[in-house]
Amino acid sequence: MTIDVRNVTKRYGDFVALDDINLTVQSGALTALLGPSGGGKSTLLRIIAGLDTADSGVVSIDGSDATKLPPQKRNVGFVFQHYAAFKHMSVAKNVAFGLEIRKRPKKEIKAKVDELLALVHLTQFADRLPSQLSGGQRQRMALARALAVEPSVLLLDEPFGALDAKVRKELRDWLRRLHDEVHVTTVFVTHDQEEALEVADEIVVINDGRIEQVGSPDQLYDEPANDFVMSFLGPVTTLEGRLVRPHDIDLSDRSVGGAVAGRIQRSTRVGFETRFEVRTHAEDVAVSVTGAHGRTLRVGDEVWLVPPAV
Ligand SMILES: Nc1ncnc2c1ncn2[C@@H]1O[C@H](COP(=O)(O)OP(=O)(O)OP(=O)(O)O)[C@@H](O)[C@H]1O
Repeated sequence: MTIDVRNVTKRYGDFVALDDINLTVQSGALTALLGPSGGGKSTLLRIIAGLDTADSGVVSIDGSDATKLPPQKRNVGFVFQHYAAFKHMSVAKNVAFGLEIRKRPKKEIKAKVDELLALVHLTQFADRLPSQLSGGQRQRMALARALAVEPSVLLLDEPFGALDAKVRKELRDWLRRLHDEVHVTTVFVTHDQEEALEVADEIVVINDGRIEQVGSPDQLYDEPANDFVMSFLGPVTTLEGRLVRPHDIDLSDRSVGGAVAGRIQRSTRVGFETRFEVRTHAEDVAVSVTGAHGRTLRVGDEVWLVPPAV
């Protein structure tokens, strides 16, 4: 199910939260809306869900105009960061809820709930209450519940935001695998570039109510459209006034053509990588070197920095 957003603008008073947004979300893809806090990601997701209305513009889902449809008529499932489960109902009942209000036959509901609980690895917790689950398990239950009604689009607003780093990592790997099995068109909001790079097929970088760039993780990382995208998607440093990635600079212990001389100020070993801060005539430059080469260099050494080719 393709999602098409055309010329969508949203204002709150004088403040422009979304400024003439145009975006096509490919059918079956896992798409991340990535950007700094306040950039407009959640507003865009809410407008796609029908939880908020745009001041102008059109949202189409699977080719038909959904701009004026209420959320329940859009066939979208959503999960938010602070997901509210029905506390008095078991995990299985929570997952079954959407099917029960749709008055599906009992047998069908049971089969669907069993299938979904297996998919999210919660079969053994079917009879527990939500309060007896961990945060990560609760988020998986929320996803199972959203998937129960077979939405054509799944919208996730920072679904793992409130969890600790390790559980987040597990859940994002799991979401990727789940998506590979189910292939429902999924859009998720995140401000975590690593999460977007690891999980998404396509990333939409949103800042200040505008789309900065849309592309695959590789495209955004290797060919950022501008300095904002480049600095948002990974570490950057400045060499001779140019924004570059620290690992794209070559570090030499002798003078070579085109290199800039400097002296090592700091050196930090992070596993396989050594990070240096090198003071040149003009600036402090971050350089990272992998492997043995980095370990032979010391603070105070004179080095030459070779900028990456343009
Ligand atoms: N109901 C509202 N009334 C007024 N301003 C709002 C309202 N909702 C959002 N905004 C403003 O619109 C801007 C975009 O908000 P939005 O929640 O979409 O950002 P976001 O990119 O999702 O940020 P975060 O990552 O912090 O959730 C923010 O500056 C926010 O303050």
